[in-house]
Amino acid sequence: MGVVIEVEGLVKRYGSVEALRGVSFSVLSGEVFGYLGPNGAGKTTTIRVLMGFSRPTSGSARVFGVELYNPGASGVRRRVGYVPGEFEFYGGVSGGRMLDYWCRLVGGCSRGVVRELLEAFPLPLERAVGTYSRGMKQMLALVMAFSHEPDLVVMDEPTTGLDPLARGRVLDFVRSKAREGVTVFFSSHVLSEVQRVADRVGLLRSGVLVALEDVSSLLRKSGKVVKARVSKNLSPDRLAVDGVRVIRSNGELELVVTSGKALESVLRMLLDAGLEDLEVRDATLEEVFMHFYERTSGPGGKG
Ligand SMILES: Nc1ncnc2c1ncn2[C@@H]1O[C@H](COP(=O)(O)OP(=O)(O)OP(=O)(O)O)[C@@H](O)[C@H]1O
Repeated sequence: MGVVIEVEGLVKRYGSVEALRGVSFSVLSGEVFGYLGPNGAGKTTTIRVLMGFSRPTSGSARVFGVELYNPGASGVRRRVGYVPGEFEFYGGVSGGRMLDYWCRLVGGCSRGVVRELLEAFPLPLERAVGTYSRGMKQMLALVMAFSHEPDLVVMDEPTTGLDPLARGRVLDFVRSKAREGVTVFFSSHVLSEVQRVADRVGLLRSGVLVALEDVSSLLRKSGKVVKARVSKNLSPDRLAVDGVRVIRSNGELELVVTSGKALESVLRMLLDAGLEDLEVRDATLEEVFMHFYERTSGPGGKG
């Protein structure tokens, strides 16, 4: 599989703010890559550098082997679709004209592809974009990003402002495009969506990548969540053996258990303490995320 995105030792400073502090990762052809992190972690900064809107302080971010801020990169730029986190359209222009204008700008779109996109994301194309709701504008941005059949689509929080039905359609669409070989890089705060659609995730904290992993192996390594109710008193100190993290111990017990041996001793302790109710399940990406960030102090804070 070819490398589509290659980020190496990326540093970006804004005055005294170090938004990215040496980030490195790569994304392979056909992958769906979820880029996660709390507010201010540096996700948008990474995306802006990737798209060539902002130059790195040091390090590099290459897309199909080139840095997009280079004037000579326009050929590669045409292979990339982009959904920004914040956008403004010319309000007086209809959605249809906007789409036509866009297609001319990127050197043409296939009618069939645009039709398929508008079936997935129906829009009142005859209406002025200024009258569109937040979600409709988001859908127009998505249609535009995919309309010229790019090989890579970069999206900054693409489901913001969409209702659950539209979100589901976006996720299904992303997966279907990935099956066709399109590479997708997207940032998100909605972890259940990332879990559903991404092959791999990068977790960013204060400008540093703290995890880079297949979603399935990240979840496997993150262990089981055990919820239990016992009739006797069981102190959290006794439960906190190697491989066990006590999340909650008032009333219902909630633990994260990361080894088979630890699970065995936890179950034994629960049985001895008069087990009344038990649930054991895989950790969700949300729980993994909380574990990575729970000691983070405020937006972009250092954990
Ligand atoms: N143009 C700028 N000038 C100064 N500081 C900036 C600029 N852009 C971003 N920053 C700072 O860089 C850091 C990373 O911001 P960034 O927008 O990349 O975070 P993010 O992970 O996308 O956050 P969010 O989830 O809130 O969108 C923050 O401390 C932010 O204040």
